[in-house]
Amino acid sequence: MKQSVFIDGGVGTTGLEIVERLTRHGGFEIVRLDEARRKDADARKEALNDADFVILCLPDDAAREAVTMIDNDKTRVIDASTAHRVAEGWVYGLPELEPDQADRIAGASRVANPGCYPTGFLALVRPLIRLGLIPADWPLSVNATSGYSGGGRSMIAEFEGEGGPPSAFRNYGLSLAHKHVPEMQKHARLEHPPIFQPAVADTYRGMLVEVPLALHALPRKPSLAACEKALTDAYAGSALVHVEPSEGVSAIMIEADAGTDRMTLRVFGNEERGQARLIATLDNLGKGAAGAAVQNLNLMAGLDPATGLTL
Ligand SMILES: NC(=O)C1=CN([C@@H]2O[C@H](COP(=O)(O)OP(=O)(O)OC[C@H]3O[C@@H](n4cnc5c(N)ncnc54)[C@H](OP(=O)(O)O)[C@@H]3O)[C@@H](O)[C@H]2O)C=CC1
Ligand SMILES: CC(=O)N[C@@H](CCC(=O)OP(=O)(O)O)C(=O)O
Repeated sequence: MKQSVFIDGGVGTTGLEIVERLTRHGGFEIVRLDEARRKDADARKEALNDADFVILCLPDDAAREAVTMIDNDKTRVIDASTAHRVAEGWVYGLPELEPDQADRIAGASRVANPGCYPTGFLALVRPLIRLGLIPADWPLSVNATSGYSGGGRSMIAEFEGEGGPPSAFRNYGLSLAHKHVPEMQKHARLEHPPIFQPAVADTYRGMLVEVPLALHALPRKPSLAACEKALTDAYAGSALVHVEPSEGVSAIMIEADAGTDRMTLRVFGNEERGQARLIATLDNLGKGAAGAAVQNLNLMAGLDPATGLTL
């Protein structure tokens, strides 16, 4: 008999993307509540406790509430929201983060799916911090642009509404208090929060995440090749994260990995000037959300992590 997966918030932007991947996957029984019952507390409580796995695709408060409704030891949870990403007792669902992270996810009963921006940021910097090429007290910054589906149904309505898109490109997070900063700092193991400069573009899906680095100022003055090698070695066995050469590439498009569940990392820069631009591309709804949730579900169920995903 197939194991069951209840998708709470299954008609939202992320929920629908997960259903699409799991339908292609075919290995699980997908449980969703119909329109009349999808916000009914009793119906949700029953579904949350009946399922082998639950994927929460809800706003943060509703995700916290859903976890409190689970009163058995069997149901295993993947939370796609921000609610538990730095919480005690939860395993951070970025399997590529550390050499043992995939095993930790595989054995966990509570997994917090990472934010889309932190997925790119952490993949770019964590190997360099682990090797000591970037010190833990380094003042990092991260510039990133998302497709507008990153803002869920309300932002999709804003960009696709009658008046047309509000802007081709706009920045936000200007008070430097974006909800993704705590997980970036904690899981990169940085002493200070990075300066996070997000933006949203008039394209449905896709994401560019960029970390500028003054190599000449770093204590070990790593070369561009040393940075690229650190990333290549870190993701050598990964099905979803790839390091591509930068030679001959003069621009990176936000759409580069849109429509897939993969993430591509590149190291650009100017050796003479001792400056680097580390760049990740992903789909905010793919490796940034639904693809990551299905990857974690596969790991927890003991399956090949890429089953049902588009690479
Ligand atoms: N979009 C993205 O790229 C990413 C999103 N996430 C996270 O995933 C989660 C879902 O986001 P997203 O799919 O974009 O959001 P959406 O707004 O598109 O979907 C959220 C869904 O949850 C439903 N919902 C809200 N409250 C309740 C409740 N109490 N009980 C049951 N259902 C409820 C909503 O219904 P209704 O609309 O009727 O209120 C809606 O269908 C969020 O926490 C988000 O931060 C994570 C990574 C990336
Ligand atoms: C474009 C846009 O608005 N993006 C959202 C992040 C989407 C996302 O990743 O949400 P989670 O925190 O659940 O991961 C934002 O910046 O708040």
